[in-house]
Amino acid sequence: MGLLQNGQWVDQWYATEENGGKFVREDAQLRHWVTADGQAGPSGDAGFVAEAGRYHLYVSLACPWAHRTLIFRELKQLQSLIDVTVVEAHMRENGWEFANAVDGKIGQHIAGAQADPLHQKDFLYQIYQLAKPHYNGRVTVPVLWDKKTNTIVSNESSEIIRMFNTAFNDITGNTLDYYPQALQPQINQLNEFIYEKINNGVYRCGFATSQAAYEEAYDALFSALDTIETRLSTKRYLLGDSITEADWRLFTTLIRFDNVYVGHFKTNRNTIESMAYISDYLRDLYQQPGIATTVNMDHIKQHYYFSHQQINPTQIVPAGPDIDFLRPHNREQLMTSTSHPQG
Ligand SMILES: N[C@@H](CCC(=O)N[C@@H](CS)C(=O)NCC(=O)O)C(=O)O
Repeated sequence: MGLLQNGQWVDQWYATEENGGKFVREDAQLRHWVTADGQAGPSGDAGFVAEAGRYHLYVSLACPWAHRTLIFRELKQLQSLIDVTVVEAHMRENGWEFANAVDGKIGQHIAGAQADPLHQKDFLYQIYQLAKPHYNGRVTVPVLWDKKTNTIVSNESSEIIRMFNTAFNDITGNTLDYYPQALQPQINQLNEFIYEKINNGVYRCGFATSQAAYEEAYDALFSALDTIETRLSTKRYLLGDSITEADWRLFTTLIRFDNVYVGHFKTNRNTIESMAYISDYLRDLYQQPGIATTVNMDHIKQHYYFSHQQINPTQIVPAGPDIDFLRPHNREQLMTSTSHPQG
C-alpha cells in the first residue's frame, strides 16, 4: 500500500514512529456534497445536484468505511441511481487495484471484484490523479465520483452516507431518515465515542507498533464495548426502537470483529459472539432487508490477512470461524412501542 505525493504514487506503509507507535488516521481531503438542488453542502463547492446516473461509487467490500456507503445505497434504494465498482480484496504495492489490472501485484482475483468501467484504469490512485493531478495523501475507498464534471465529489464515508440519507429523496420517494433532526445531538455523541474507541479503535490496536499504544487502544476498545453491551440490554437499537445512522456505523465494525479483528488486530479479550446483547443486536441488523447482500466475508478476510504483510507475513487466511448471522436474535421483545422500526 502507499500514497500519492504531489500526484506520484509512492509505496509506503503507515508511519507510526512520530506518534510513539500509535496509528493516527489521516483526514479525508475531498469533501464536496451532493445536494438535492446543487447548493453547496457543509464543505466544498456547489454544483453537485442529485441526479439519477450521474454519480459512481468505488468501494472495497472489505473496508468498513466503504461498507457504510453500500448499506445506505440499499436502505435508501439508490441501487439504480448510483452504480458501483468493487476493487480487488488484496491490496499490495499499487494500493487498491481493479480486476484485470496490467502489472497487478495482488495475490489472486477474488470473485466480486470488477474492472473500472468508467476510465479503464488499473489502480484506484489513477482515479485520484484524474481528479487531482497533484494530490498528496492516501488513496482510500470509498470514492464518490461525478461523471458529469469528471471529479471526485467525496472520499469521506461519514459524509457520503449523509448525502445518501437525504439528497435523492425527491427522485426515489424514499424518505426514511437515519439522521432525524431530533436525535442529531445524541447520534453525534454516540458516533464520536464509537468512532474513536471502536471503529477506529480496532485499527489503533492492529496498527500499533508499540506495546503501550496497543494496550491503550485495547483497553479503550473493550471498555467501550462493555458500555454498548449494557446499553443494548434495555434498548433494541442504540437510540431506542428505531435504527439510526449510529447503528449502521457500529455494525460495519462488529460484523468484521470475530472473523478478522480478534485474530489479525489482536482484539482478543473476548469475541462479539460471547457478548449476549451485542451479538443478538448484530444479527438483528444483519437480518434487515438488503443488508446481508452488502457483507462479503471472503473479501473481508482476504483483504486484511493478505494485504497487511507487516502484521501477517505468511499471508495465510484463517479458515474459521463459521458464524451463522441468520440465527434468531429475539430483539423484538425490547421494543417499547408497537410501531415498526425504520429500515
Ligand atoms: N475517512 C475515510 C477513511 C477511509 C479508509 O481509511 N479506507 C481504507 C480502507 S478500510 C483505505 O482505503 N486505506 C488505504 C490506505 O490507507 O492506504 C472514510 O471514512 O471514508
